Amino acid sequence: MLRWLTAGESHGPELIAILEGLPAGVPVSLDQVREDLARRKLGHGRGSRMKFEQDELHFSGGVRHGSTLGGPIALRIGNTEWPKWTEVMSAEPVDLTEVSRGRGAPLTRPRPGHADLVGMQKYGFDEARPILERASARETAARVGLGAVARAFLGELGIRLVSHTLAIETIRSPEDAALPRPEDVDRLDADPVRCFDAATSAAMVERIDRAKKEGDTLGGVVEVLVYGLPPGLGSHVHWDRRLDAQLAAAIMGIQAIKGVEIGDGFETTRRPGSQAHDPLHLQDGTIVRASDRAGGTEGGMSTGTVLRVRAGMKPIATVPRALPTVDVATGEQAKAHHQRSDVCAVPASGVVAEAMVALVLANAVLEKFGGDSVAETRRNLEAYLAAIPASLATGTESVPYTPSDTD
Ligand SMILES: Cc1cc2nc3c(=O)[nH]c(=O)nc-3n(C[C@H](O)[C@H](O)[C@H](O)COP(=O)(O)O)c2cc1C
Ligand SMILES: C=C(O[C@@H]1CC(C(=O)O)=C[C@@H](OP(=O)(O)O)[C@H]1O)C(=O)O
Repeated sequence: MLRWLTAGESHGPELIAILEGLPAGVPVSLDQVREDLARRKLGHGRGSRMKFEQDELHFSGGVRHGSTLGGPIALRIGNTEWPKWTEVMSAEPVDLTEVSRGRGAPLTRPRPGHADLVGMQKYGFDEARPILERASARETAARVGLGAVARAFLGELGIRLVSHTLAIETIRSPEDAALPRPEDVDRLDADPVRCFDAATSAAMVERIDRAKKEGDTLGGVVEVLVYGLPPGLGSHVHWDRRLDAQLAAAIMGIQAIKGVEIGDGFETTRRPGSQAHDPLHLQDGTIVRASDRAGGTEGGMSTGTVLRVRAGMKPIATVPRALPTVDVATGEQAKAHHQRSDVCAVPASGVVAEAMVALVLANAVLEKFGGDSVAETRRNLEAYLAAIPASLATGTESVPYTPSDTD
């Protein structure tokens, strides 16, 4: 079983992330992880913090000479902005009158839509700083770091991921647009909103610029695609062993994600059964699916075709044209606190979703195939695939079906 944990605050000295249970022999480099951390900062609409803050990356354990050792992998992501926050975020007690000016001023005007108010109620604080520090999506840098390692493991087994932006607010890629493949990652990363359709991308950029001008924020939808999965990850036998359930939980665990779809998701509910599923037919003696509506899972198990998971992100809660709130220090009506924020972080959330999907899939692979070394996992995977009888073997890509007169 793969386990992972993160720690650290948004304006603290560093984030710490641990991944336990990954086999030995996975090639991992700092550059690979750095690349994914840089991709997480991408996207038109990100705030100023993404430009001046740098991630300082170190492996503190589990990796030697560019390869995993089989022990817990520990990542440290230092925050170059820390010197500005040493007093406000000091682990040692400090003179409160000294810090309660400027950056350290008590945040008593909670932002609707953020964790501020309910966090203060639950944890017993009279201002929002101790809550927002951990609620902040800065923490997703740690998850993306671990996701890069999980992705390296999956890559050794021929499993490859790619994510892209499907929608920003109401601006949406055409439904019949081609799906990106893993080799399209550089093209996607070069796009200002990580959208695969150039005309939609331009409209998205325009919409974000307008929102910024109007002091508003935007949400949207991202999609993660996974190529090369074997059939049979996850299980139908128990709710928490279903792969779709595990993916949904992991994606919903990302800050501001409010909806998850597998395959055509809610659209499927608007179709009759005759047009909602992926019919099976034979192609050169192998069973293939005629379409990809299900998005690569049936019965809570991967089908061996492309996995397609979508995440819907709400608009950023720190709206520059601040929302009405109550100042909990004075009991008076007020405007929510706002210093700076992202206008739109949808492109970045695609990279985070990719990391979460990679972690869930790495766990599912290890659950099914085990292995203390990646070579052992690969042997077990290959033996499993070889043991599937020819009469049950399925193709990895869908092939449209043309019914004949005898159907
Ligand atoms: C990549 C990313 C960047 C985010 N940036 C901001 C931001 O700049 N300002 C903000 O208020 N919320 C931002 N959020 C969303 C908040 O973290 C989130 O709304 C908050 O933690 C409350 O959780 P909830 O939205 O799931 O209820 C971001 C989320 C992600 C995934
Ligand atoms: C720091 C990151 O995102 C932050 C996530 C975030 C939030 O409330 O979630 C609020 C913003 O931070 P601040 O309030 O300090 O401007 C974002 O910049 C990051 O993604 O690395």
